Amino acid sequence: MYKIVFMRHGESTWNLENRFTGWTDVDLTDKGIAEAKNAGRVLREAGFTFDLAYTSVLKRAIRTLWLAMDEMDMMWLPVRNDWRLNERHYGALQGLDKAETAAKFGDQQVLVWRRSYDTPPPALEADDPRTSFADPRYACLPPASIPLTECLKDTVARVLPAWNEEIAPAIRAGKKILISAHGNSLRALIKMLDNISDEDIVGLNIPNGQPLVYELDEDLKPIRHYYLGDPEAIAAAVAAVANQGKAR
Ligand SMILES: O=C(O)[C@@H](CO)OP(=O)(O)O
Repeated sequence: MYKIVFMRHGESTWNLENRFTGWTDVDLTDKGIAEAKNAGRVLREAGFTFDLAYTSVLKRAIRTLWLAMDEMDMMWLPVRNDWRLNERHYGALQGLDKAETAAKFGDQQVLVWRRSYDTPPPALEADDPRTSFADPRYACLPPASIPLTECLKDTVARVLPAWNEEIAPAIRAGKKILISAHGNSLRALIKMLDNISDEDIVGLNIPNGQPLVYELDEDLKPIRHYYLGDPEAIAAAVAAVANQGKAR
């Protein structure tokens, strides 16, 4: 049996401001820093150790990983930064207030943009200053691979090769892995692992800073999964994420 731990970053400044974030590189709030440290403490207290960590190229996930590693006294852990674990690109919604967008377009439309499998948010124009074409962290990519928007299906299409080419072989080689990523890149991974239908994935929300353990069989099929930490606090955090896209 293998174990892998997934962790969404702690609260970011745009989580706090309730803005669509996507590939915007915002940092953690003080609460997010505390959540990341707490995730490390919970992992340490539950006796988890790791050989390797993966994260995105966005600082909210990177810093969450650093803080958790520090709390576990595992700053030495090798870390692979992979853009394919980035948050789903939120297109022209990036920077907009989620509740204001829901008031303008309706809760249902915002739910479709936030959670549907194959309907992307409106795309950025190619000359929009919010595009990532000039960002040096993506200089290794052909421009066609740099999204202007993404639905979850598009995120699955980039997360899956990262899993198949990098993460799954490392698990099979016996590495104990911690992944610090984002709400929607983790939804993409979990959809694939648990074979969740396109309809049911709409209802899956991932809370900030809560370690999620997956136990996998020899074929890397999930046996069971569970959050570490207080179940009531986790349920409240999941509900809070779901409610972020509703008009006030
Ligand atoms: O804004 C975002 O990029 C994501 C994660 O914070 O939000 P949502 O939960 O609305 O998909």
